Amino acid sequence: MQLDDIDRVGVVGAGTMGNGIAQVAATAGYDVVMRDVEQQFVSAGFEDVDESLARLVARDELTRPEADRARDRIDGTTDLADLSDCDIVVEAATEDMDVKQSVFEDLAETCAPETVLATNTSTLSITTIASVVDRPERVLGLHFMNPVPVMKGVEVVVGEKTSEDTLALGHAFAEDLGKETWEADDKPGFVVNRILMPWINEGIRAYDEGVAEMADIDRGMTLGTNVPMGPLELADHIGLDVVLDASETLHEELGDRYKPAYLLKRKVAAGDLGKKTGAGFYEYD
Ligand SMILES: NC(=O)c1ccc[n+]([C@@H]2O[C@H](COP(=O)([O-])OP(=O)(O)OC[C@H]3O[C@@H](n4cnc5c(N)ncnc54)[C@H](O)[C@@H]3O)[C@@H](O)[C@H]2O)c1
Repeated sequence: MQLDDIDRVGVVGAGTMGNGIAQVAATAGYDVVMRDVEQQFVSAGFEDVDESLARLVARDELTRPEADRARDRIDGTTDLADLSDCDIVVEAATEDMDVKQSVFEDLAETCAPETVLATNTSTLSITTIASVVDRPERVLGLHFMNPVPVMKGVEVVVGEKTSEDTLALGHAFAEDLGKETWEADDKPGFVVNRILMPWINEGIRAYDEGVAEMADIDRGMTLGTNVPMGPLELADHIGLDVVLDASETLHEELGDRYKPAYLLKRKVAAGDLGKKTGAGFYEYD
């Protein structure tokens, strides 16, 4: 399959990442079907898309008619069968191997044999996800960054059986969405999260051990290393449950240097998941 053969894009999961991927694909001119397990999640995904498109219009990065056309290109559904005629599907469901494998089994049954199946996983093995389908050569990682409409990078992850054609298509598709790509082997956390997760966990530990106030840890890292967000603010932005899932996978695969911070686990247990729940390390309106 070539880039020109892609007309219809499926997105599985309408959460933080899924609705962002649906938005950028629709803005690039693709017809998009965005699927979640319940209508309330699909509706919440559309609300995020509407807000994000409105911000782009306010910043003169899109015209109102362009934003409206993009919005009209996205269909929402709870029925996986509606993804049957998609040429590429990007899975952005919960970071859990059982969930991902079950989604991929369903996709392999539902979609045509030539459909490319991508996962947006942060840390899980592409090869293990692909092991449940009849076309592992057509499976790859397309790891978008958060927030998808703003962040330029997409990490293209190569599974054990990913074919050269699938990889080339993955790069071309991401570039067509206005992104820049790099390639990583299928090893835990790939490039970005292998390095980012211990950085975030160390920030949380430093706070918990009284090295500095929360805001000073974030200020220290933004002013001291020129990153746009410090570790605690970034953790809230990503979602503390997502950070914990990713950290646990890395810990299991790579050993003790990836152990999640105790305070991270306590916050997740309390339901304080960051921006999306109104409180994490900081509080949000
Ligand atoms: N949040 C980030 O900063 C970030 C960045 C890069 C990659 N990721 C990865 O993207 C994926 C999604 O993360 P997120 O932050 O969007 O999570 P999220 O919790 O915001 O959204 C996940 C969505 O998937 C839905 N879902 C669960 N099972 C499903 C199924 N079987 N079919 C369809 N939808 C299903 C949930 O209802 C939820 O709406 C994860 O693999 C995560 O690791 C996240």
